[in-house]
Amino acid sequence: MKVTEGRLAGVKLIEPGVFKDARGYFLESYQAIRYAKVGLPQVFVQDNHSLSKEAGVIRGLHYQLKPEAQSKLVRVTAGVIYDVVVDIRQGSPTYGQWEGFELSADNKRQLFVPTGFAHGFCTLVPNTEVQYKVDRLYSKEHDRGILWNDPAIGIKWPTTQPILSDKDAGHPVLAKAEHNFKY
Ligand SMILES: Cc1cn([C@H]2C[C@H](O)[C@@H](COP(=O)(O)OP(=O)(O)O[C@H]3O[C@H](C)C(=O)[C@H](O)[C@H]3O)O2)c(=O)[nH]c1=O
Repeated sequence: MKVTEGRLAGVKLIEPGVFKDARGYFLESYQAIRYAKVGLPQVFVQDNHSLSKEAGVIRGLHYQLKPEAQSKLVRVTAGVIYDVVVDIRQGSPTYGQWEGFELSADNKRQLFVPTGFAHGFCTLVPNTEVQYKVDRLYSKEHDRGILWNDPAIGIKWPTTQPILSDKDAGHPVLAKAEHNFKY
């Protein structure tokens, strides 16, 4: 397993070991002891799975307020995404900064998104499936969003005309977003 630290403190890109043979491959997509040793001691309590039928779907930018703030372990099991995190930890030296990673079923990369980050992705091919573990249960009441194209963040998405949910089209910009992450 290879772990690369993100530019934004706490974000990790994980490349699991892959066992290939004539049949195909096998990998352990999560293993509590191994992942704790590389800085993921979280007890994940929920697995999520989304399918996006078209390329150019953007889901995000989402996070949950404390005390239901989630850390996430994201991977792609079909297709390709451009996966983005935004530092929203008040007082962080990289507050409001973003970082993007290409995750795909082929590269088998996983992204660890700590609490204190908004998360979103853009699909790059049709029928992309994203699966991710979270360490706090979904809480609609604590679910918050930031506008995907907030000019103050300036994310360079692969598309300027994404397919969005009505919810994602109406999020506030970071300056107005309600969050309470004390860095
Ligand atoms: C997140 C979530 C949603 N839902 C229900 C609520 C809605 O009725 C429906 C679709 O939810 P939403 O439009 O928020 O789904 P996404 O846009 O894929 O949201 C996700 O997108 C970005 C990439 C994230 O990082 C978040 O984990 C998550 O918010 O599923 C649940 O029942 N449980 C859940 O954990």
